[in-house]
Amino acid sequence: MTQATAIDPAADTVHVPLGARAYDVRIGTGLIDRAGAEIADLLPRPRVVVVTDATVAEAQLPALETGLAAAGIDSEALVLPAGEATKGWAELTRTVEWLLDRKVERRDVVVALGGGVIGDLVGFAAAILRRGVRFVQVPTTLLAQVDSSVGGKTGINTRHGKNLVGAFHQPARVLADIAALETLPARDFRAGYGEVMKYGLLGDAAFFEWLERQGPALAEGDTALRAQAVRRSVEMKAEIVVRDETEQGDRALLNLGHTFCHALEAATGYSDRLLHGEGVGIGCALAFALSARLGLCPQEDPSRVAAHLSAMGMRATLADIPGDLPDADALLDLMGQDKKVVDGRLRFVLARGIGDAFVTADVPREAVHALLTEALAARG
Ligand SMILES: O=C(O)C(=O)C[C@@H](O)[C@H](O)[C@H](O)COP(=O)(O)O
Repeated sequence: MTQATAIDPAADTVHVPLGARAYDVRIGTGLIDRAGAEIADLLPRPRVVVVTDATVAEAQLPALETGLAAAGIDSEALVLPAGEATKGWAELTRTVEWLLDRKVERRDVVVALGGGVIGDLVGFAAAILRRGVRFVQVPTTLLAQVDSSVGGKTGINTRHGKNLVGAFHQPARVLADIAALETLPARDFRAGYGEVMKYGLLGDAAFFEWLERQGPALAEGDTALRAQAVRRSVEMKAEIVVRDETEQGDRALLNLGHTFCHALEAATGYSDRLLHGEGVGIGCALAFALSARLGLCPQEDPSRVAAHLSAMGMRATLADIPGDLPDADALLDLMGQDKKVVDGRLRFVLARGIGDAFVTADVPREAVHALLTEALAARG
């Protein structure tokens, strides 16, 4: 694997070669403004429906509508409430019924304009509508650009946990407009960075070193660096998804940090107390701490992960999560809903070192319990 390289800021393409489900991820600035030209070849008739949330509608919907109209494409939009609570049964039903009211046909294209919540929800609605309509992801957050918009994992949360109902449904195209990140609040940008860092940690040590050098400038707003980081992340995700589209093996590597993260998100009620990407950052730190305790990776690696999180101004430990948290047993219980569980046994993504992650079921419960107990005690 190679570290991030400079790309054409106007637009670059990562192709995801999945046979009949192959698609392009376009990465660059101004893609929303020229969205009509970017997707016209996918449309059987000059009409799309757009689903977005209230926050993104304010910042990006007028530009998208203008960009579509410039290519002669009519559009109509459904605006959902912003926030993780939208990713549930109620808004899924509302979205599907709205799409049916608009008589969206099988060959039509539904556009998901927003972050991970909108992309996952709308992708799932598209997967089940008339047993599958096409959709285009227009991710407007860093998290969605580097992770959730690519690879076809769609779904919703239930009271039992995160992403527990869903389908693999690949988008027909992804337009990752780097300019959209300019309107992203700093906290959301940093949360998305948790997923960027994850790629270096799981499979590309040189990329992680590049992030250690360039991360702060990237967070400050350097567009070229942002585009490079998005491109390398998407490239890595595409490589893994192509090897294992439905997560029978290697794809679980993309879940680095997520076993801890999903339990922490459930424990904090999917609220503003902990954003998904913040949980991924903390989860990666815990996964490296666990790897070091089990003698799998060098002792200095967890410190390097923690140092990078704090250099980026990100949450790094359980002590950084406000409010009460349940005890170690309850957190382990929440991990029991993880999709990587086989025969009731938890599987973790651990590491032999930075850039070298692997999946294992060989993790003593006591080791995880001790790690969590200590991390909880450090909250004071
Ligand atoms: O695409 C994947 O595969 C991932 O695991 C990427 C994750 O970063 C992402 O958060 C995903 O939605 C989590 O999937 P889940 O299967 O653990 O719900």
